[in-house]
Parts: sequence; structure tokens; C-alpha cells
Amino acid sequence: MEPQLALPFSVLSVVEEVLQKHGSPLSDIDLASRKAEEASSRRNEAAEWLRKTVGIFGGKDMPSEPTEEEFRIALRSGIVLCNALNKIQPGAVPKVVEAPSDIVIIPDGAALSAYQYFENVRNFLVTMEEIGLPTFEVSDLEQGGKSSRIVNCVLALKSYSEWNLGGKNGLWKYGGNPKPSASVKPPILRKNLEPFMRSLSRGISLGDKDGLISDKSPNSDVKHDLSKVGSIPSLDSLVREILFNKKLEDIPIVVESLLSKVMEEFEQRLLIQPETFKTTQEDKAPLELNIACDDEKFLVPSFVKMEEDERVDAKQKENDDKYNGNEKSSNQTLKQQKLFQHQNENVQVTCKHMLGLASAASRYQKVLEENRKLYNQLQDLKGNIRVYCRVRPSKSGQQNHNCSVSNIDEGSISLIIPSKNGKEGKKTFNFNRVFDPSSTQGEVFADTQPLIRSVLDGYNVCIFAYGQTGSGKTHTMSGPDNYTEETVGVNYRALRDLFLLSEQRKDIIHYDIYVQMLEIYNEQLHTLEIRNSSHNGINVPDANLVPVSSTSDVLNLMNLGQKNRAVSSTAMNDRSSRSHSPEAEALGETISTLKFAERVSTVELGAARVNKDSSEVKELKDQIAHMKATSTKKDVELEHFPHYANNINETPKLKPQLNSNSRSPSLSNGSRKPPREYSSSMVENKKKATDKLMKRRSLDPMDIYRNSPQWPNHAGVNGNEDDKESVSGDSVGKSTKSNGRITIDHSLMEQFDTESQRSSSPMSSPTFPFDSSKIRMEAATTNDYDELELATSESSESDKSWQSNVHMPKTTSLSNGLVSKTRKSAHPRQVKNQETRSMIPSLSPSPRKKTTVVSQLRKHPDAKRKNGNAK
Ligand SMILES: Nc1ncnc2c1ncn2[C@@H]1O[C@H](COP(=O)(O)OP(=O)(O)OP(=O)(O)O)[C@@H](O)[C@H]1O
Repeated sequence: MEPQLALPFSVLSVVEEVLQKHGSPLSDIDLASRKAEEASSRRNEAAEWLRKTVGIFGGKDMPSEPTEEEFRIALRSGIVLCNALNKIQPGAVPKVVEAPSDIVIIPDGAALSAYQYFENVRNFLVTMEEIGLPTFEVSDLEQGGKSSRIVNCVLALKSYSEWNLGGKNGLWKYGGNPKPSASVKPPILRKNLEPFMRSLSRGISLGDKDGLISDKSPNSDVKHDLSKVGSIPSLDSLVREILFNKKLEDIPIVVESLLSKVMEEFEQRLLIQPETFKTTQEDKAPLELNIACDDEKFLVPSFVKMEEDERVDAKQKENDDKYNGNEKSSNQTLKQQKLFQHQNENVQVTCKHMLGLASAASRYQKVLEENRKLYNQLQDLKGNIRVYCRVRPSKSGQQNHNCSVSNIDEGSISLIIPSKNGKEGKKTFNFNRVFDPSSTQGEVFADTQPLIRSVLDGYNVCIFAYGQTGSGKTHTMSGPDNYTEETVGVNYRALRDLFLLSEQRKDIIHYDIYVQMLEIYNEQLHTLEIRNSSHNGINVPDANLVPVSSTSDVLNLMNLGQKNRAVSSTAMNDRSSRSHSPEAEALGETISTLKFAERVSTVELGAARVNKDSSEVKELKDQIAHMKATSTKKDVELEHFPHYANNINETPKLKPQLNSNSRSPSLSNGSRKPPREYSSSMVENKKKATDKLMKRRSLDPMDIYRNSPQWPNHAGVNGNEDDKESVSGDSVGKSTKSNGRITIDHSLMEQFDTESQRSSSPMSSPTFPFDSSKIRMEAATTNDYDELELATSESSESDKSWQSNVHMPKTTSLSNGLVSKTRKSAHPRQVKNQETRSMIPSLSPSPRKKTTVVSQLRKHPDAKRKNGNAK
């Protein structure tokens, strides 16, 4: 512990003041020019020192302000460096190869052979390393643009020299790790900054002036110190704030610049110190003696000592005054010198710790980067496709007599489904999360929120809402008409986050955010052409991309887009005219919606895999298919031609017609109506649906939707459990077609909802989408239950027969050739292979941080008249 005289200002206050004053401007300065300025001033300092140390070399002085090239060339031979080193430590480089006298020295010293350079430079570097000083690469002298390391090395040597000259006392400026000598203890750097800050604040000297504490009692001082600790985070955060956005390589410059400002400020204050000191003495403020230490308990003794010293000083002063007036001023000068020395040391320690802070800041940057990566990996692990289900509250007075939500779990929803024979069935659907009717807008957004950050990390994100009319898509995405802070929907919240985050990161990265609005009606993009290029993915080149910089920009554009809709004059969304679906078919729609949503949630993103069945497997598959077909034919024959049953070996005459898929005429000859499942239209329908599936090449949710088998009135062709549950039936099958949606590369969010008819489904709201299905439970008529029963039965005869007769492969085999595959009953929470994310080009992080927000317009009123709608 060393005694320390106090000043009416503290190191901490100086540092804080400088950071506040110069920190912000630093963030705005052109670091490149600042860097160049710093580099040249350091180079000049190094050159100046070399000139002084080694004098004239080869008839040519090292220029006092050399360019980078001049500096490098002057040192290229290694002679200057070796000589400088030998001046500081005689004999450090025993043999310096000088330029041969018979060689004409050309200005750049290139006459020396490469070998000579190498010898000198190598000897210099080896010696520097032995001493423990920073070095550079030999090649740095050979190529331009690498002089900074050489400059560092020279300045370290300079500092080392000064340190030597000063008796190896104190600290030296330019880093390096000089080999410890017995007489010199290296300064101890605290790894943890907080204790340092504590000791720093404890070392603060206090006085009445400058708003500092006036109570000199030990206890009150302890209190003051503790309260000062409270200000430490402000210094810490100031430093972090200043360094946060700086590039790693810029941090030393920024820190150096700040430190030199701290030194300047400090020196200035010290200069005016005698005046202050005088005033303080005149005011009879006691001179404090404090002890810098890490432990607060030492503070009390230090102040006790201070009081004793004060008494001694006072006595001394009295004597001085009495006997020798001149002695008084000389004592004062001594005290001031002592004070100056201690404060100076304090500043140097502060500088060291500032450098420690700088290095902590650069490590912090790395941690941030790592954190960003981990964050997005976590998002991947949560699933590339996430489906949330939100149950809308029933309107007052409405009762779901025949179908109700029996249970809502965090990740599942169960419906009670009445059947025709009076029994009740239960159907459970799984999602990433199910929000019950009491869920708030904030809760719904919370699960989606992390994806907004992913957008800014370069991932593509699409959010859309899906559900039948009146199920609450607009409510979820936009909020009610007169929305408030609490009721505002996903799209506004997402936009707010998007702009907030981009603002927060503005010093690190610049984001260009654009909005593109497309009107989609009846699955067609209005007037514009959609292109799919390998470079940009699916895009609409003729649609304007409008730059935006705030939420209000986007909202204004949305309003403009609304006005410009092709159907704007008649397309007012007349909410009052909409039915809220108490219609009997609501239950069917609900189930349809849930089935679709659940199916989407089981889609895994991944690269297309070639279906490489071996020839044997193919052969076996053919055989199985043939056997199935034969067996089914037999069943049919037995069912429809029972007279053959008695003689099973007798070949029925109809057999050839059945085999040829031209059964109707033959069957009609038999005065029987053909079984429904054999109708050619059914076969045709299924074939069309299968062709659709076969054509599927995209995992765009819209494509999945568009290409998914039409249910519940169209049996699926992919042979999975859900498809088997679907049957044909006109009344239930109102929900058969998807509306259109375009996702542009780099798009952020979209919203679309189902068209109950799904045959015409223009966009209904210029809002951003959200993966949410909203369900409405309404009463259904008995007839509907029949259909529902069909829709949810485990399998339909028609499907089985159709599959066996048309020899259609099931999706399980088709999926091998598709980009996506569906899992039969996989829970959506199941972790998906994160590698798949990067295999999908549109989901790979984009090198260019451009975000396009795609939103859609409200749907055509015609569509409203239909049972469902689309957004
Ligand atoms: N979670 C909810 N809480 C309170 N009210 C809701 C909720 N969801 C929907 N509503 C209300 O239900 C009605 C219909 O909702 P909304 O207009 O959002 O449905 P929609 O799916 O967008 O319908 P459409 O497709 O016909 O446009 C609105 O009056 C809305 O305020």
C-alpha cells in the first residue's frame, strides 16, 4: 500500500467526463481517416526516435515524416533496426551486416542482397523476441501496407529504451512482455474489472468543491465510496457503448485516442491544481491522505492516519509560519510534487485498465457473434415450420352444441365430434402451441417474435394466418379496428421489432428494408408476371420494391396499396355481412383447417432425394401392386357378381373390362349401378390430384397448401392416415382449393387465410401473416355430422378400392422424389434436422441483408360471399 495524496477531482470523474465528451463523437468520426492519421503519427514518432537513436544511415537520414513506403524501405536492410537495438542494449546484435562500401547505395537501399537483409532483420527479430518485445514478420518489410507491425515494434523498443533510461521504474507504454528482471515487478493487471473500479473509486479524493462529499468522518467516507461504486456501471457501460460497435481492429485506436484525451484532461487539471490547492488550503479544507486498496476495511485506518497527519501538518505549519516564512512555500511545493506523482501513477494504472476494458470489449464482440449463431441454431431446432393454433372466443350467446373443444393443452387441441349413430368421437390435433380463447395478442406474438431477429440475421421468414372466414385472422394479424398498445396484432408488433432491431444494429450493419405489395386474386397475381430464377428464387420483377425506414412508412404504403387495388372501389371488407361459418358447416371447416395445419406442421424441409430403389425393390413393388389389384378384383367380383362365388374358379366375363378400367359399360350391362368408387370421374379426380402432388417441387407453404390433396371431399392420394380419412362428398368438400400466395426471396411475413371454398381466394388484408389457424366451433345439422363422420373416419372404402385399382403409388413412395416429405404422425415439436435449413436456398442466410416485406390486399367481395376467405 502506498500513501496517496488527494485532489479535489477523481480519476474516475476525469475518465467519465472524457468518455461522455468524446465517446459519442468518436462513433461518428471516419475511423478510416482517423486510423490513417493515427498510423502516420505513430510512424512519425517511430521514425523520429530512430533518427535520434541511430543518426545518419548510408548518407541518408530517415525522413522525419516518412510515408509508409519510405519507412519500410529505410528499415528494409535491418541495419537501422539492429543499430538502434545495439544502442539500447550494446552487443544485443553482435554482427550487423553493413552496406558494402563498393556498392552504390541507391535511395531505397535495394542494393543490399536479400541475404544481408535477412541476416540483419532476423538477428534483430530474434533479439527482440529474447527481450520479450513485440516483433513483426520479415515479410512485413518486403511488402507495402504492413508497416503497422513494424511501427509497433519500433515504438515498443523506444518505450523499452525510455524505461531502461528511467532506471526500469514505472510503466512503459507500448506493450510487449519484457523478460522479468529481478528488480522490476511487472504491474499487476486485475482480470476482473469491477474490483479495479472499486479501488479506483475508493482512491478518489474528496473535497467540498466539485460537488464532492464534505463530511470527512470515516464512516461517511465509506458511504460515499460505496455510493460511488454505484456509478461504476455507468463508466463500464460508457466504455462498452463506445466500443460496442467498433471493429476489432479499430478498438485500439479508439482506446488510445480516448486515453490520450484522458491524459490531456488530467494534465490540464493538474496544471490548474496549484491554484485549486491554494484555494483549498485557504478555505482550510483538510488535506486528505487516502490509501488505495481493494478492501474497504482499510479505508478507516487510512482516514485515521489522515487526521493524525493533518494535526502534524497543522503543527508544522504553525511552526513554519512562526519561524520561517520561506519554508512554508517550499513545503507546499513538495506536497504538490508528491501529489502530482501519485496522480500520474494513478492515471497510468487507469490507462492500463482501459486497455483491459478494450480487450474485454473485443472479446465481447466475439461472444455476441457466437450468441447470434447459437440463437439461430436454436430457432432451427424449434423447427423450420411452426404451426400455432389460436381458438377464437365464441360470440356471446353462441353455443357449440354438437362440436366443442374438449381440451386445449399447450401443444394440442381435442375436439368432440358427434357421429351419426349418436356416439361421440374425439379428435386430437398437435401443434407447436395452441392458444386458448383467453390468450392475449402479446402472448400470441411472443412465440413468433424471435423470428423477427432471425430475419435481420439473414434468414427468410414467412408468417401467415390461415383459417375460415371470421375465425380471427385479421384480429391476430392486425388487431381490432381501434387497436391499442395491448390489442395491436402480429404485423405491427413485428414491424416495430424489425425497425427497432435494425436501429439498434445500425452502427454494425446497415439494413435496407423494402416493401412489396402484391394483389392476388383467384390464385393469380394481378397483372404481373411471376418468375422463378435460380438466382432470386420466385420473384415478381415488375413489382415495385419501395424502401421503408419506419413502421409508419409501411403503414402508409399499405394504405396506398389498398387504394390502388384493382377492386378497391367495391372491395370494402364488409365485416357485418360476414357470417360467423353459426352455420352448420363450421365444424367441417374447423376440422379441415386443423387437418391442413397439422399436416403442414409435419412437413420437414430438406433437400430433394433421388428415389433410388434398386431394380429388385421395384420388381417386388410391382408384384405387390399386382397382387393387390388381383385381390381387389376378386372382392369386387364376389360383391357384384355373387353367382360367381359358387364357382370361384370360373372366370367372369367382365374381367377384361375391369382390368381395362372401362368397367361402366360392362357393369351397366349387368343392370347394376357401378360402385361409386369406380366412377371414371373419381379416377380422374384422383389422378389429377396425384399429378399435382407429383408436380410439387417447392416447400413454399403456399405451394404445400395449393398442392395438398383436397380434403375433406377429395380423398388424399398420398396414402397417409389423414388422406385415408378424407372422403368425397360435395357438402363437406367446400374446402378444396387453396388461395394463392407469393413469397418473394428475403420476404419477411405474409398473411393469408383459407377460402372456405378455396377456389377463389384473393387476399383480404394488407397485413403481415402469422402461422395461426383460428377455429370457430359452431352448431352443425345432422346431415353435416354424416359428412363429418365420413370426413374423419379412419378410411374410406372408395380410397382403398381406388388405390388398388388405379395402381397409384402412395405418397410415401412419391415423397422420396419430392422436396418435402410429410411425417405421418410426427409431433410438430419434434426436432428437425437443422442441416436441412441451409439446403433450401431460399432459407439460407443471404449475404445481402435486404428484407422484403410482402403483404397482401384485402380479398374481393365476391370471395366474401363464399364461405371462406383468403389473406
Ligand atoms: N381472439 C379474438 N379475441 C376477440 N375477438 C376476436 C378474436 N378473434 C376474432 N375476433 C373477432 O371475431 C370477428 C372476426 O374476426 P376476423 O375479422 O379477424 O376474422 P377473419 O378470419 O379475418 O375473417 P375474414 O377472413 O372473413 O376476413 C371480429 O369481430 C374479431 O374482432
